[in-house]
Amino acid sequence: MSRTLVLVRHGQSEWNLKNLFTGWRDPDLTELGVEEARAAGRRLKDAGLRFDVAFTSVLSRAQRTLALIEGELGQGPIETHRDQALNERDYGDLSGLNKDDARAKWGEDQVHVWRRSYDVPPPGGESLKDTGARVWPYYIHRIQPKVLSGGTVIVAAHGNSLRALIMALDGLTGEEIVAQELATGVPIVYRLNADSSVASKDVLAG
Ligand SMILES: O=C(O)[C@@H](CO)OP(=O)(O)O
Repeated sequence: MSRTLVLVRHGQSEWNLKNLFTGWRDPDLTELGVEEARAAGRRLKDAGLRFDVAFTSVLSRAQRTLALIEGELGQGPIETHRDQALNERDYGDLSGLNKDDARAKWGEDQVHVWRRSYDVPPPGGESLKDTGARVWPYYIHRIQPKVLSGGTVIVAAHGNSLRALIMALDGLTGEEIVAQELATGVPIVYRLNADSSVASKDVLAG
């Protein structure tokens, strides 16, 4: 019984590089992002993982990251489900704005609250709690059953949609999740117990 769940944030995107709020906007990966995704694939292959099923968002940066990982694994095409439930948190009116410009306009503290608090949404967008309210049911109904039936599953998604998932998997509070940052292209390998609790968690850093 594998019961393995791998979470990976997409490689660096053009808008990560430009320091822009991205949310549901759809920039491509940078060259570095492509390399990060390939390196993630190599680490997963070196860890001996072969995947039964993959889940990703409807955004290009996550889908391309998954495709690049698939290329490195060399196991052939993985059955893939794409759903907007796994999209990045919707940044609303902040989408497309430069993060430093936003700090200059609204102040460091306010921007930090919008970026990392649990339940304060940015103007016109989603809080992490709102994001979790779509990510978690999708995990419970679509992803978790594949893991618990003994599968090896990969989820290629986004900083905040994965933070919402990690919050639930690791049993973190709204205060504890504030400090959690996810690096681009670094796979996190969870092994689950039969009762769906977490047996182990390993970060495959370079
Ligand atoms: O802009 C975004 O969509 C996210 C991820 O890049 O940014 P942040 O880390 O500020 O939540």
